[in-house]
Amino acid sequence: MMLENQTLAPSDGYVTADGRQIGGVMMDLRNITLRFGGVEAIKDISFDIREGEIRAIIGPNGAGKSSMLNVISGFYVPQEGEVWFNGAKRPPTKPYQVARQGIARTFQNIALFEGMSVLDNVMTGRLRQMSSGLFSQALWWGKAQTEEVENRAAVERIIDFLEIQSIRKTPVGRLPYGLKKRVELARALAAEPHLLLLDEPMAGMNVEEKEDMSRFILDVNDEFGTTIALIEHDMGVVMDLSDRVVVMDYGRKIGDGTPEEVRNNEAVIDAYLGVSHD
Ligand SMILES: Nc1ncnc2c1ncn2[C@@H]1O[C@H](COP(=O)(O)OP(=O)(O)OP(=O)(O)O)[C@@H](O)[C@H]1O
Repeated sequence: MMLENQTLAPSDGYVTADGRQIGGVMMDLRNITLRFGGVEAIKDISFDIREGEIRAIIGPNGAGKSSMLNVISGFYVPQEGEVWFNGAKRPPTKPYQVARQGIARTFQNIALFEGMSVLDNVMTGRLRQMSSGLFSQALWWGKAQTEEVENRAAVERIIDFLEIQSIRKTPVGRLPYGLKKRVELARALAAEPHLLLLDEPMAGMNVEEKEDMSRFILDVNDEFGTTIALIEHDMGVVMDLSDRVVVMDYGRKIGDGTPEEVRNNEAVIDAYLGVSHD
Protein backbone atom coordinates (compact mmCIF):
# COMPACT_ATOMS: atom_id res chain seq x y z
CA MET A 1 0.00 0.00 0.00
CA MET A 2 1.58 3.33 -1.06
CA LEU A 3 -0.04 6.31 0.56
CA GLU A 4 2.76 8.84 0.64
CA ASN A 5 2.21 12.20 -1.08
CA GLN A 6 -1.57 11.91 -1.07
CA THR A 7 -1.87 9.49 -3.98
CA LEU A 8 -5.46 8.62 -3.05
CA ALA A 9 -8.43 10.37 -4.67
CA PRO A 10 -10.86 12.02 -2.18
CA SER A 11 -13.51 9.35 -2.59
CA ASP A 12 -11.06 6.41 -2.53
CA GLY A 13 -10.89 4.15 0.45
CA TYR A 14 -8.05 1.83 1.30
CA VAL A 15 -7.52 -1.31 3.33
CA THR A 16 -5.25 -1.02 6.39
CA ALA A 17 -2.39 -3.34 7.27
CA ASP A 18 -4.73 -5.13 9.71
CA GLY A 19 -7.49 -5.50 7.12
CA ARG A 20 -9.88 -2.66 8.10
CA GLN A 21 -11.70 -0.81 5.34
CA ILE A 22 -11.10 2.94 5.40
CA GLY A 23 -13.48 5.28 3.54
CA GLY A 24 -13.21 8.57 1.65
CA VAL A 25 -12.12 11.95 2.96
CA MET A 26 -13.94 13.20 6.08
CA MET A 27 -11.78 16.21 6.87
CA ASP A 28 -9.62 17.96 4.33
CA LEU A 29 -7.11 20.58 5.45
CA ARG A 30 -5.98 22.63 2.49
CA ASN A 31 -2.94 24.89 2.55
CA ILE A 32 -3.35 25.85 6.18
CA THR A 33 -1.20 28.70 7.50
CA LEU A 34 -1.57 29.89 11.10
CA ARG A 35 0.35 32.81 12.61
CA PHE A 36 0.66 34.17 16.12
CA GLY A 37 1.98 37.67 15.51
CA GLY A 38 5.33 37.09 13.84
CA VAL A 39 5.43 33.34 14.60
CA GLU A 40 4.26 31.03 11.82
CA ALA A 41 3.10 27.98 13.77
CA ILE A 42 1.72 26.23 10.65
CA LYS A 43 3.13 26.86 7.21
CA ASP A 44 1.05 25.89 4.19
CA ILE A 45 0.10 22.37 5.35
CA SER A 46 -2.36 20.10 3.56
CA PHE A 47 -3.54 16.65 4.57
CA ASP A 48 -6.76 14.73 4.98
CA ILE A 49 -8.42 12.46 7.52
CA ARG A 50 -10.49 9.59 6.11
CA GLU A 51 -13.65 7.89 7.42
CA GLY A 52 -12.76 5.26 9.98
CA GLU A 53 -9.02 5.75 10.19
CA ILE A 54 -6.68 6.47 13.05
CA ARG A 55 -4.55 9.40 11.97
CA ALA A 56 -1.60 10.69 13.99
CA ILE A 57 0.17 14.03 13.92
CA ILE A 58 3.72 13.82 15.25
CA GLY A 59 6.75 16.08 15.40
CA PRO A 60 9.31 17.54 17.81
CA ASN A 61 8.40 20.12 20.46
CA GLY A 62 7.11 23.32 18.94
CA ALA A 63 6.47 21.69 15.54
CA GLY A 64 2.89 22.98 15.47
CA LYS A 65 0.92 19.85 16.39
CA SER A 66 -1.30 21.42 19.07
CA SER A 67 -1.92 24.38 16.80
CA MET A 68 -3.07 21.98 14.08
CA LEU A 69 -5.39 20.12 16.45
CA ASN A 70 -6.82 23.47 17.49
CA VAL A 71 -7.48 24.36 13.85
CA ILE A 72 -9.31 21.06 13.38
CA SER A 73 -11.39 21.66 16.55
CA GLY A 74 -12.27 25.21 15.47
CA PHE A 75 -10.43 26.84 18.37
CA TYR A 76 -8.05 28.61 15.98
CA VAL A 77 -9.10 30.01 12.62
CA PRO A 78 -6.13 29.92 10.22
CA GLN A 79 -5.19 33.13 8.37
CA GLU A 80 -4.84 31.14 5.15
CA GLY A 81 -6.22 27.90 3.81
CA GLU A 82 -9.48 26.00 3.97
CA VAL A 83 -10.97 23.40 6.27
CA TRP A 84 -13.40 21.00 4.57
CA PHE A 85 -15.55 18.71 6.66
CA ASN A 86 -17.96 16.10 5.27
CA GLY A 87 -17.66 17.59 1.78
CA ALA A 88 -18.42 21.21 2.76
CA LYS A 89 -16.06 24.13 3.31
CA ARG A 90 -16.25 25.15 6.95
CA PRO A 91 -16.68 28.86 7.59
CA PRO A 92 -14.95 30.39 10.65
CA THR A 93 -16.67 28.43 13.39
CA LYS A 94 -16.78 28.46 17.18
CA PRO A 95 -15.69 25.27 19.00
CA TYR A 96 -19.24 24.62 20.28
CA GLN A 97 -20.53 24.73 16.68
CA VAL A 98 -17.79 22.28 15.69
CA ALA A 99 -18.92 20.03 18.56
CA ARG A 100 -22.45 20.07 17.13
CA GLN A 101 -21.04 18.87 13.83
CA GLY A 102 -19.82 15.71 15.57
CA ILE A 103 -16.25 16.50 16.58
CA ALA A 104 -15.21 15.84 20.20
CA ARG A 105 -11.83 16.10 21.87
CA THR A 106 -9.76 15.38 24.93
CA PHE A 107 -7.13 17.76 26.31
CA GLN A 108 -3.42 17.46 27.06
CA ASN A 109 -4.06 18.73 30.60
CA ILE A 110 -7.09 16.91 31.87
CA ALA A 111 -10.15 19.17 31.88
CA LEU A 112 -12.68 17.43 34.14
CA PHE A 113 -14.83 18.61 37.04
CA GLU A 114 -12.77 17.22 39.93
CA GLY A 115 -15.50 17.49 42.56
CA MET A 116 -18.12 15.72 40.44
CA SER A 117 -18.58 11.97 40.11
CA VAL A 118 -17.33 10.02 37.11
CA LEU A 119 -20.95 9.52 36.00
CA ASP A 120 -21.79 13.23 36.16
CA ASN A 121 -18.60 14.15 34.31
CA VAL A 122 -19.43 11.72 31.52
CA MET A 123 -23.01 13.09 31.43
CA THR A 124 -21.66 16.56 30.61
CA GLY A 125 -20.49 15.05 27.32
CA ARG A 126 -24.17 14.54 26.38
CA LEU A 127 -25.06 18.24 26.32
CA ARG A 128 -25.05 18.22 22.53
CA GLN A 129 -27.80 15.58 22.53
CA MET A 130 -30.07 17.49 24.93
CA SER A 131 -32.56 19.43 22.84
CA SER A 132 -35.57 19.88 25.10
CA GLY A 133 -36.04 23.30 26.70
CA LEU A 134 -35.16 24.20 30.27
CA PHE A 135 -38.83 24.64 31.17
CA SER A 136 -39.82 21.08 30.28
CA GLN A 137 -36.59 19.75 31.80
CA ALA A 138 -37.38 21.53 35.05
CA LEU A 139 -40.84 19.98 35.12
CA TRP A 140 -39.62 16.54 33.99
CA TRP A 141 -42.12 16.44 31.16
CA GLY A 142 -42.47 14.26 28.09
CA LYS A 143 -39.56 14.83 25.76
CA ALA A 144 -37.19 15.83 28.56
CA GLN A 145 -37.97 12.63 30.44
CA THR A 146 -37.39 10.45 27.37
CA GLU A 147 -34.15 12.30 26.65
CA GLU A 148 -32.91 11.84 30.17
CA VAL A 149 -33.54 8.09 30.01
CA GLU A 150 -31.79 7.84 26.62
CA ASN A 151 -28.85 9.90 27.82
CA ARG A 152 -28.40 7.80 30.93
CA ALA A 153 -28.51 4.59 28.85
CA ALA A 154 -25.93 5.91 26.38
CA VAL A 155 -23.63 7.00 29.19
CA GLU A 156 -23.94 3.67 30.99
CA ARG A 157 -23.00 1.87 27.74
CA ILE A 158 -19.83 3.94 27.46
CA ILE A 159 -18.99 3.44 31.13
CA ASP A 160 -19.29 -0.32 30.64
CA PHE A 161 -17.31 -0.19 27.43
CA LEU A 162 -14.39 1.63 29.07
CA GLU A 163 -14.58 -0.59 32.15
CA ILE A 164 -15.11 2.18 34.69
CA GLN A 165 -18.33 0.82 36.26
CA SER A 166 -16.70 0.34 39.67
CA ILE A 167 -15.79 4.03 39.94
CA ARG A 168 -18.92 5.58 38.46
CA LYS A 169 -19.90 7.26 41.77
CA THR A 170 -16.34 8.28 42.72
CA PRO A 171 -15.39 11.98 42.55
CA VAL A 172 -12.91 12.40 39.72
CA GLY A 173 -10.46 14.27 41.98
CA ARG A 174 -9.79 11.04 43.88
CA LEU A 175 -8.80 9.00 40.84
CA PRO A 176 -5.26 8.17 39.71
CA TYR A 177 -4.04 9.91 36.58
CA GLY A 178 -4.56 7.03 34.14
CA LEU A 179 -8.20 6.61 35.16
CA LYS A 180 -8.85 10.34 34.86
CA LYS A 181 -7.63 10.14 31.28
CA ARG A 182 -10.05 7.27 30.69
CA VAL A 183 -12.93 9.30 32.14
CA GLU A 184 -12.01 12.13 29.80
CA LEU A 185 -12.17 9.70 26.90
CA ALA A 186 -15.57 8.53 28.16
CA ARG A 187 -16.88 12.09 28.25
CA ALA A 188 -15.71 12.75 24.70
CA LEU A 189 -17.34 9.49 23.54
CA ALA A 190 -20.60 10.41 25.28
CA ALA A 191 -21.05 13.04 22.56
CA GLU A 192 -21.08 10.18 20.00
CA PRO A 193 -18.55 11.97 17.80
CA HIS A 194 -17.83 11.08 14.18
CA LEU A 195 -14.35 12.50 14.63
CA LEU A 196 -12.54 12.16 17.94
CA LEU A 197 -9.48 14.33 18.62
CA LEU A 198 -7.02 13.09 21.23
CA ASP A 199 -4.36 15.50 22.50
CA GLU A 200 -1.50 13.34 23.82
CA PRO A 201 -3.73 10.61 25.23
CA MET A 202 -0.77 8.74 26.80
CA ALA A 203 1.11 11.71 28.26
CA GLY A 204 2.22 11.06 31.84
CA MET A 205 1.08 7.42 31.85
CA ASN A 206 3.03 4.37 32.97
CA VAL A 207 3.51 1.40 30.61
CA GLU A 208 0.45 -0.47 31.83
CA GLU A 209 -1.79 2.59 31.56
CA LYS A 210 -0.49 3.22 28.05
CA GLU A 211 -1.32 -0.35 27.04
CA ASP A 212 -4.84 0.02 28.42
CA MET A 213 -5.39 3.35 26.66
CA SER A 214 -4.06 1.96 23.35
CA ARG A 215 -6.48 -0.94 23.59
CA PHE A 216 -9.41 1.37 24.32
CA ILE A 217 -8.56 3.66 21.40
CA LEU A 218 -8.40 0.68 19.04
CA ASP A 219 -11.67 -0.71 20.48
CA VAL A 220 -13.48 2.63 20.09
CA ASN A 221 -12.40 2.81 16.47
CA ASP A 222 -13.39 -0.80 15.85
CA GLU A 223 -16.64 -0.94 17.83
CA PHE A 224 -18.13 2.50 17.06
CA GLY A 225 -16.38 3.15 13.73
CA THR A 226 -15.17 6.47 15.17
CA THR A 227 -12.56 8.29 13.12
CA ILE A 228 -9.67 9.32 15.37
CA ALA A 229 -6.98 11.99 14.99
CA LEU A 230 -4.34 12.15 17.68
CA ILE A 231 -1.18 13.92 18.72
CA GLU A 232 1.24 11.76 20.65
CA HIS A 233 4.88 11.95 21.71
CA ASP A 234 5.36 8.23 22.38
CA MET A 235 6.62 6.95 19.03
CA GLY A 236 6.01 3.30 19.83
CA VAL A 237 2.37 4.04 20.55
CA VAL A 238 1.95 6.13 17.40
CA MET A 239 3.46 3.50 15.15
CA ASP A 240 1.36 0.71 16.68
CA LEU A 241 -1.94 2.58 16.71
CA SER A 242 -2.04 4.68 13.58
CA ASP A 243 -3.06 3.91 10.03
CA ARG A 244 -1.41 7.05 8.66
CA VAL A 245 0.92 9.60 10.18
CA VAL A 246 1.54 13.27 9.36
CA VAL A 247 4.95 14.51 10.47
CA MET A 248 5.46 18.20 11.23
CA ASP A 249 8.68 20.10 11.87
CA TYR A 250 8.99 23.87 12.39
CA GLY A 251 5.40 24.32 11.19
CA ARG A 252 5.94 22.43 7.93
CA LYS A 253 4.77 18.99 6.84
CA ILE A 254 7.84 16.84 6.21
CA GLY A 255 6.19 13.41 5.91
CA ASP A 256 2.81 11.78 5.41
CA GLY A 257 2.06 8.08 5.03
CA THR A 258 1.79 4.75 6.78
CA PRO A 259 3.94 4.22 9.90
CA GLU A 260 6.26 2.12 7.74
CA GLU A 261 6.65 4.86 5.13
CA VAL A 262 7.20 7.54 7.74
CA ARG A 263 9.73 5.41 9.59
CA ASN A 264 11.82 5.16 6.41
CA ASN A 265 11.48 8.82 5.40
CA GLU A 266 14.94 10.50 5.53
CA ALA A 267 13.58 13.92 6.48
CA VAL A 268 11.61 12.40 9.32
CA ILE A 269 14.57 10.38 10.58
CA ASP A 270 16.71 13.52 10.59
CA ALA A 271 14.13 15.75 12.21
CA TYR A 272 12.50 13.49 14.70
CA LEU A 273 13.18 9.83 15.02
CA GLY A 274 16.88 10.32 15.63
CA VAL A 275 16.15 12.82 18.38
CA SER A 276 15.35 11.52 21.81
CA HIS A 277 12.12 12.94 23.15
CA ASP A 278 10.91 13.39 26.72
N1 LIG B 1 -1.07 30.97 21.60
C1 LIG B 1 0.13 31.15 21.08
N2 LIG B 1 0.69 32.37 20.98
C2 LIG B 1 1.91 32.54 20.43
N3 LIG B 1 2.66 31.53 19.93
C3 LIG B 1 2.16 30.31 20.01
C4 LIG B 1 0.88 30.03 20.58
N4 LIG B 1 0.64 28.68 20.51
C5 LIG B 1 1.73 28.16 19.92
N5 LIG B 1 2.64 29.11 19.62
C6 LIG B 1 3.93 28.90 18.96
O1 LIG B 1 3.68 28.17 17.78
C7 LIG B 1 4.67 27.17 17.57
C8 LIG B 1 4.00 25.79 17.52
O2 LIG B 1 3.50 25.47 18.83
P1 LIG B 1 2.59 24.20 19.13
O3 LIG B 1 2.24 24.25 20.58
O4 LIG B 1 1.50 24.12 18.15
O5 LIG B 1 3.64 23.03 18.86
P2 LIG B 1 3.60 21.50 19.34
O6 LIG B 1 4.17 20.72 18.23
O7 LIG B 1 2.24 21.15 19.80
O8 LIG B 1 4.59 21.52 20.58
P3 LIG B 1 4.64 20.56 21.89
O9 LIG B 1 5.02 19.21 21.41
O10 LIG B 1 5.74 21.20 22.69
O11 LIG B 1 3.30 20.64 22.56
C9 LIG B 1 5.67 27.33 18.70
O12 LIG B 1 6.73 28.15 18.24
C10 LIG B 1 4.88 28.03 19.77
O13 LIG B 1 5.72 28.81 20.60
